Amino acid sequence: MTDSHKPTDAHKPTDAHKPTDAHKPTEAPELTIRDLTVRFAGVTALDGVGFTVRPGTVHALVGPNGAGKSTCFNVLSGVVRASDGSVRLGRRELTGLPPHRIAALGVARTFQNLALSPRLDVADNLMLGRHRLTRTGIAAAGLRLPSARQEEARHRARVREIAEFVGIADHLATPCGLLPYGVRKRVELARALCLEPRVLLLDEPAAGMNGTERHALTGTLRAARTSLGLSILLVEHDMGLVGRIADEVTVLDFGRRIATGTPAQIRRDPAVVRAYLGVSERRAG
Ligand SMILES: Nc1ncnc2c1ncn2[C@@H]1O[C@H](COP(=O)(O)OP(=O)(O)OP(=O)(O)O)[C@@H](O)[C@H]1O
Repeated sequence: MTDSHKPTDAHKPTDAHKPTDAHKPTEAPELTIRDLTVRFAGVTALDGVGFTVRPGTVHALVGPNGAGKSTCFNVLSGVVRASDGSVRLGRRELTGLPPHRIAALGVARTFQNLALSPRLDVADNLMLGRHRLTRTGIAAAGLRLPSARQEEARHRARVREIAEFVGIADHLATPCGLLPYGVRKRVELARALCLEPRVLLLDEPAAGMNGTERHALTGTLRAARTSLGLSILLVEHDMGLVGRIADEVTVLDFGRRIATGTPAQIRRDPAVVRAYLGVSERRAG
């Protein structure tokens, strides 16, 4: 890691990210998953799964490989259709809505594999994240009308605030493809925040990061919850990080929910211990 990529004090969330009047946090609605079932040809990836992400909390979804975590995320973000069950944001039913409608309701997600445009610089990647908030039409933007210019300037200012919050402001002019993996993961997080979401779905946000980067990420996610008033649902294999940041944890195994509780309760839960032991026994055997 070069010095320019070391998380520095500048990467600590600063006052700059504090919500301005235009971005005051609103209480996130409850995200309620009930009896969710997803069948692919011959495979039941999710089997009657239910849990609730309470407003303003961090909820982790964990489980051995193939447990159904990504499938659950794909249903929540509209990429995969549920065979049965429901997902509600407050009173609003999300199942059956396409991804852009779900995003418009304030549910933003990041992907396990980065989904950034490598040739665009960080600022432009983040501007893409603000697309749904853009009011001026394409024609006005194309003609460079004053209203479009003012709106763009407002969005660019907010992009800078979010970049400072996530600790990537030094990289705004760099094409994403040239950045180290750990920084790109942060850009992806920033892009999701650019949607001004009320619920953030993070798919393995710490994957590929070193210890220092993970530590900095923990601080950023805590600050996102507190100062932006977000609910966060994250899939993460790093149980240390889950223990530090999650208020509640839901554990899946073979498509079923086997436990929900605080990180301390989950660590002692016999069904969870069995599920993880089963994995290490399968690996050893
Ligand atoms: N598009 C698909 N078609 C068929 N089977 C699928 C599809 N997507 C997932 N599956 C299967 O569904 C099950 C759950 O997979 P999923 O990727 O949701 O698990 P996961 O918990 O996210 O695993 P990992 O930790 O390895 O990412 C697996 O048996 C997987 O092979």
